[in-house]
Amino acid sequence: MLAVKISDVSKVYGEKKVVDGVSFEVDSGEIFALIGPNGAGKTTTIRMMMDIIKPDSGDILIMGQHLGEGSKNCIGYLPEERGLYRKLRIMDTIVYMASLKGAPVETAVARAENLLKKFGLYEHRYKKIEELSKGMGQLIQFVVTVAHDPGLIILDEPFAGLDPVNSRLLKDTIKDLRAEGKAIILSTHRMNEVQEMCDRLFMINKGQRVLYGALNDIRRQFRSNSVVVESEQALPSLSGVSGVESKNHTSILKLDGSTTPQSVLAQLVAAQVPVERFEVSLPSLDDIFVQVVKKP
Ligand SMILES: Nc1ncnc2c1ncn2[C@@H]1O[C@H](COP(=O)(O)OP(=O)(O)OP(=O)(O)O)[C@@H](O)[C@H]1O
Repeated sequence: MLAVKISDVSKVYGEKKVVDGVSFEVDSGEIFALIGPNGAGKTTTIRMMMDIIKPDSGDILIMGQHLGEGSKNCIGYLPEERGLYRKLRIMDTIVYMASLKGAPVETAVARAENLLKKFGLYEHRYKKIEELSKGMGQLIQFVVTVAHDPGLIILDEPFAGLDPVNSRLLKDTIKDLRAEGKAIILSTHRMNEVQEMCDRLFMINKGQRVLYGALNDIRRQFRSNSVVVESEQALPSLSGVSGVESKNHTSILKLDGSTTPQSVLAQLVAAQVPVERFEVSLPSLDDIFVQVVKKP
């Protein structure tokens, strides 16, 4: 099912079109990254999906519905600016927030208890939020975000401030939610996390779309003609290779325009070089991000 369908959406502040004719779709059962440099229009786009601000033009459908109370209840939103009532107890907060979203108390409690156990926070469930550390508070806010069982989950920098163990726990939980069929939108500046977790992405720059599609297709689209070779033995001179960068038994070979990775591999085999790794190298999303943003 299409969880989000955004068609030609624009938003103007003063003279500036901060979101400019943006269209994208997010499917149930996928992790979708919404990325872009500071001030690109990500938060504005999310706020329009949440019906917090109205677009000046264009159309937004959430779970097939136009924006309204119904669509809002289908969404779990973890904003970048966190904030829970510090004096309230954890379980009371979870139940109260889920009831605002129209969820049955038993469903919310059952889901929340499961997650609290996963995060090792179950024993703290009757504590006040103010008694928790910042990272623990953040995990609680994630539980609050998903306790009402939303079909669409929007997470803005969910890993900021988490230690590596909790980060891993949260990543696994997000992947479990994908397996349950939830649509997940992840907005983050950490490209390694996007690369690790996301199926597809949308990159916005100056309010406009600059990248949209499957992560692997985008990486292939930006691939330079080079291969990575790992070998204990020094590499012989190879025809069709215009440059070699070597470090710790690993070499990046830049190939001439017409040379294929297969022809390089064939030469290595013919020369009986013991190859431990041979890989057509793909650029990291971090490199692609910088390249796209720098483009004049
Ligand atoms: N309420 C507002 N009034 C006027 N301009 C705004 C308002 N909110 C956002 N903007 C402008 O809209 C542009 C996009 O902002 P937005 O917060 O959507 O960017 P972002 O991609 O989320 O950035 P960041 O990665 O820094 O969070 C920026 O130029 C910002 O100054």
